[in-house]
Amino acid sequence: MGHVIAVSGKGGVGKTTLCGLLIQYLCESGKRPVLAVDADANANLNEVLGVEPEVTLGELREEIERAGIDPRYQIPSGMTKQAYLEMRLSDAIAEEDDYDLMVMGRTQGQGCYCFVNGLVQTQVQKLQSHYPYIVVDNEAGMEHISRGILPMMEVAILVSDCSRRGVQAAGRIAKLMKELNFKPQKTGLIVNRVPDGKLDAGTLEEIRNQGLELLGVVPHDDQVYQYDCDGKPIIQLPKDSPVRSALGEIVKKLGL
Ligand SMILES: Nc1ncnc2c1ncn2[C@@H]1O[C@H](COP(=O)(O)OP(=O)(O)OP(=O)(O)O)[C@@H](O)[C@H]1O
Repeated sequence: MGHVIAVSGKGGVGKTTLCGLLIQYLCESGKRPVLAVDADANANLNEVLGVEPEVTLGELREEIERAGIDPRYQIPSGMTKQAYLEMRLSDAIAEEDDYDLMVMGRTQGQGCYCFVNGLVQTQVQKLQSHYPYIVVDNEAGMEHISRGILPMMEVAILVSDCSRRGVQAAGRIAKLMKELNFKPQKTGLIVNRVPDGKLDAGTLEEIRNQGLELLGVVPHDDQVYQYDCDGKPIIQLPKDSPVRSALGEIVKKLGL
């Protein structure tokens, strides 16, 4: 059974960036194929990886909901909606050489995410035996946790920037996971975008206050930001980039 690694944290702290680099690290260490799961309704893991999925799970739901109402969406005659969904699910997985990508996406308007969130969970469960590693990029905040995201996760990586608020948000996620009886084998914090790679005393104190285990720090790197601004996939960063090296050290220590 593949190891499920889930990445969570406050908005904008670098979850997707680190997920992309984690997927790259695992593939380069021969742990392929990795299943990359973008479980953020506002998906952008595909940009970090430089892949365009044919269809997201959210779009599939729309197709099925609108079949028979909107002439653009047709289900082959004699096929149930469920059978059609099963058939189309493989189209929601973009296949690359070393990894595959599945994107949750969103439903139109203000629709609830329970259905697509449930689809992510059942798909991960179904596919777990096909991939040695499954890396899930979660949306910001806590809602995905209360929706019961991935009870099968083994490693919960919380990401924060140096701010106390970021660390507190990570601490709240860890507490909620405990309350909901999620029991990953490992839960720990990566502090990202750290100036010169050195944490200051205030951030360290907050990490202790929150009872979080510090897995490691990833430095702030202008090149990451520049790649983002230029629309270049982060996984094209040079091998000796400080961010790639720092993340690689953390993953090695985690024994993944
Ligand atoms: N180590 C780093 N050094 C410099 N910039 C970084 C670093 N990590 C991430 N960034 C930049 O920070 C911004 C936010 O990163 P990212 O999109 O990965 O965060 P996120 O937590 O996934 O965001 P969201 O909550 O919106 O999904 C991006 O512009 C990214 O390029």
